[in-house]
Amino acid sequence: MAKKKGRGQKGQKSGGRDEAAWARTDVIEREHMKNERFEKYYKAQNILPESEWDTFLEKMKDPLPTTFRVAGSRQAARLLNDTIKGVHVPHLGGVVFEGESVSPPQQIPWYPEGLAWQFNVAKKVLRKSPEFKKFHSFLVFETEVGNISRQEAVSMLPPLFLEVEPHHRVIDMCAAPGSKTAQLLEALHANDTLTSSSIPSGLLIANDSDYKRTYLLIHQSSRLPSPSLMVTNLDASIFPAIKIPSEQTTFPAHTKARVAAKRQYQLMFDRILCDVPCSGDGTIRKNPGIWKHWSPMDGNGLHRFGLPCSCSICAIRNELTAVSAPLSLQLRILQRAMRMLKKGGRIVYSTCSLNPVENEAVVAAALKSIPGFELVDMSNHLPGLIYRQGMTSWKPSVNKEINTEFATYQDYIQSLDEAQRGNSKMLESHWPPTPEEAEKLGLTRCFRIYPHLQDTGGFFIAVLQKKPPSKPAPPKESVNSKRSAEALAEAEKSDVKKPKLDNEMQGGAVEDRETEETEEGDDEVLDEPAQDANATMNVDQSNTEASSEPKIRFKKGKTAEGASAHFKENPYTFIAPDDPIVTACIENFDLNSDFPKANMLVRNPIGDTVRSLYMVNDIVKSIVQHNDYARIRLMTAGTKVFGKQEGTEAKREGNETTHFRVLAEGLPVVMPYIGPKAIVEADLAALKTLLEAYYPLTSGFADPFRSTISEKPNGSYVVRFRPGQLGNVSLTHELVLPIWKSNVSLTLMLEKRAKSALSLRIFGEDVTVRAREAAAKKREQAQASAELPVEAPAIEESAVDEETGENVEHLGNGAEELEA
Ligand SMILES: C[S@@+](CC[C@H](N)C(=O)[O-])C[C@H]1O[C@@H](n2cnc3c(N)ncnc32)[C@H](O)[C@@H]1O
Repeated sequence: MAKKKGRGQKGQKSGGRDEAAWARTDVIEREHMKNERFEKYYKAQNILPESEWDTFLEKMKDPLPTTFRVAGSRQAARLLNDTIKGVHVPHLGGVVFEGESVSPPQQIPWYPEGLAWQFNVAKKVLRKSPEFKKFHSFLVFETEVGNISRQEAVSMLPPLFLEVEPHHRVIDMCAAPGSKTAQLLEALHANDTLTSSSIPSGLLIANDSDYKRTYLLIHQSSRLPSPSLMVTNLDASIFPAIKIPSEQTTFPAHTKARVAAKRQYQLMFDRILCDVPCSGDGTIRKNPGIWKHWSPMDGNGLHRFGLPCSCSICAIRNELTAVSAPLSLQLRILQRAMRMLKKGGRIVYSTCSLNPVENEAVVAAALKSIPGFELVDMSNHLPGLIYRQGMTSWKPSVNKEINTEFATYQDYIQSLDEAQRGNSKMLESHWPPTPEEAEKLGLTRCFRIYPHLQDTGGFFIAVLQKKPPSKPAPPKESVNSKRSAEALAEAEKSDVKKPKLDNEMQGGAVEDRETEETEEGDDEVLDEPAQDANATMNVDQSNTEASSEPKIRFKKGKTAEGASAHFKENPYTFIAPDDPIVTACIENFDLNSDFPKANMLVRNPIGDTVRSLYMVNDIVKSIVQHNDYARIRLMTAGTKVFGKQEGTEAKREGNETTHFRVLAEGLPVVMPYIGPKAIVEADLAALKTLLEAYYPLTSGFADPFRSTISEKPNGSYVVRFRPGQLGNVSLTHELVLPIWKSNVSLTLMLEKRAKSALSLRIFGEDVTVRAREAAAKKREQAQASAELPVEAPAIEESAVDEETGENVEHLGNGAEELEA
C-alpha cells in the first residue's frame, strides 16, 4: 500500500494501539480504502437499502469538505456572517484555478440562520488562488480569535437538538476538546449583545475524564467568556452528585415539608449532552486509516466495557499521551446522565459511529433499564437535514470475523460450552429488542446521518426526554416561602462534609450502576436532597418517599481520596466585596451598584498575591461554596475579568496591589457595569493608530480623544469606537476595547493576533506592527538569498483543531497573504 506519512510521526512508539492510532492519521490511496469486514458487517446490518450501498461506500472514501461555523454571541455572529456572505463569497464566485472552476463556500442548509458553511477546495487552491488565499487568511485569523469554529458539520448537530436556553442547567459529560461546549455556551448566552455579555442564570458544566484535554476545553471556552461555566475532570459514568442550597432549587406545590426543609439538594440538569467516546467509523473520511483497522469488536467493547476509544478524537489523545487506561462506558455514561436529569429535561446521546451496537443498542438498553424516559420525535426540528431513522433491528457480530448468525443472546450463549460462557464479552443488550419492544421504545426516532446524504461524516443522535411532571410547577416565589432563607443560612453554616466518590475513581471494582435505579413515582421534586457525606454513589432504595429520583447515597466507610487525590489545582476563594482590590476596581472602572461584587473569586494559594479576579454567576457561586472543589475536580469556574497590572506604572503610583486592568476577554462581561469615568469615545482613525503601533504617543491622536484621555490618570480604560467612516472604510457597529494609558503613550490591550484579526476585519488589511515586521523579515530573507524568495513561516492556525484537539496542519502561507 502506498502510504504517505501522517503528521506528528516523531512521537510514534512501536507496537499495538499507538501504531494503530498513528495509522489513523495516515493518508491512504483510494484503491486501498476497503475493508471486507466493514462491508460484510454493515451489509448484514442492512443499514441502507441495497440501491444506496455503492454511493454510500464511494462517499466514505472521499475527503471531507471543510466546514466551519460562525461562533460567538448571536449578534456578533450575524454580523460576521454578513461579511462572509456579502464580502467574501461574492469574490469567490467564478474562480477558475488551473483551468477548473472552483465552487465558492456554501451555507449548510440545516444550520439555523445560515451560520455554518462548507467548501471543498484543495490546499493548493487555498495557497495559490489570490481570492481563496485572502479568504483563507480571514478564516485563520477569525478562528484564532474564536469568531469562527472549524467544526465538522455533523458535530454541530447535538447542541442544536438540545435547544439550550439561558436559564438551563446543562452538563456536557464528555466535552473535550469542546466544539460542542462552545455551541452550548453560545446558547446559554443567547441574550448577549455586540459589546456586552449577559449573565445567564443557567449553568454549563463541561466535563471530561482526561485531565490534559480539559485544558483544551478551557482554551476553547475562553473564546466565549462566561460566568456560568465550570470545567470538571471526572469520569462521566460516575459523575458525583453536586450539592446546591435550597435557594437554588425549585419546589413544586405539593413538595413534602420535610423535603423542602432540607438544607442541601442535588443539582439536577435541564439539558445533558452525552457525546460519548466511540469507535468513530463515521469519521472515516477524515481518518482513512480506520479502513485498515476497523473491527466490529471496537463497538462491542465500547458498548460494554469501554475499551480504549478509537474515534479520531480519542485515538489522537491516546497517541499523544500513550494512555491505555479503560475509557468510557457508553451505556453507563448515558445511565448516569438519566439519573441526573430533571423531569421534563432532555438528553442528547450522540456518537460518530455507524454501529447500531454503540447507538440504538445503548439507547434501548438505557431506556429499558431506567423507566420514565422516552425518545423525542424531533423529525421536523432542522428542516433541510437529510437523515435516516434509527434502526429497530441489527445483528451483533460475536467475533471479528463477522459472525452475525445468532439471532438472540440466548442462541449465542447456548452455543458456548460452560467454560466459555463465563468469559463471554457479549451482553444481552448487544442484541436488538423484540420488534414490539423496539416499536414501544420508538427507536426509529433516532437520527442516523450517512456521508452520502449531505456530503458529511457519519453520525448518530438520539434525543431522550424524562417525562415531565404531571402538573406544571408553580413559580418558585409562591412555593414554600418560609423555608428558603432559614434553610440556606443553616446550610451555609453547616460543615459540608466531603462526600466520597465511587470506588472506580480509586481504581477499585466498578459498582454495578444498575443497582442505582429506583421506581419512578409521580413525585415532582426537581432537585434532589443531596447525598449524605462519607459515601460513594449508591442507591438507597429504602427511601423513595421524598422524591421520584433515584436516591444516590454515599456508602459509609469509603474514602474521598479517589477523585481528589493528586488534584493540584488552586483553590477557589470568594473575595470579600469590601476587599481593597474589589473596592479599587469599583472606583477605577466606575462600576455601578449592580456589579456583582459578591461573586468575584480568586484562585491563589492562600497568602499569594492576587493576580486575577474571576466573575461567576449565582449558581456557580453556590456550587463552589457547597462542594469540595477537589472532589468535583473543578478545573475552572466563571471567567477572568480583571488582571493585576504588573509593571512600573502601577508601582510608581504606589498602588500596585490594587491596580487591576480590565482584560479583553472579560470586557464583555463587565461592560454593562462600567461607568462613564472609565470609558473614552474615539473614532476609526484612533483605532487605526492604536493598531499601527505598540505604544502610540498620546500626542499623535486627534481631539477630542487626545484631550479626554490626556486628562485622565494613568491606568486601564475602555475605548468605545463609534460607527463611522475613514476613507472608504466604515465601522458599521460600535466596538469596545481595553487600553492602558501611560505617561505619554497608549496601548491597545489585545493579543497581537487578535489585533491582526480585527484589522483584517475592519480595514481589509493587516495594518499592525506584527504584519509589517513579518513583511520586513520576508524581504530581508529574500534579499539575503540569491534564490527566489524563501517562503516565510505559515501563520499558525489555531493551536488545536476545533474538532479533534490535535495540532493542526497549516493550510497556507498567511505571511504571504499579509504582504499581498
Ligand atoms: C467524542 S469525544 C467528545 C468530543 C466533544 N464532545 C466535542 O464536541 O469536542 C469523547 C470524549 O470523551 C472523553 N471521555 C472518555 N471517557 C470518558 C469518561 N468516562 N468520562 C468522561 N469523559 C470521557 C474523551 O476524553 C473525549 O474527550
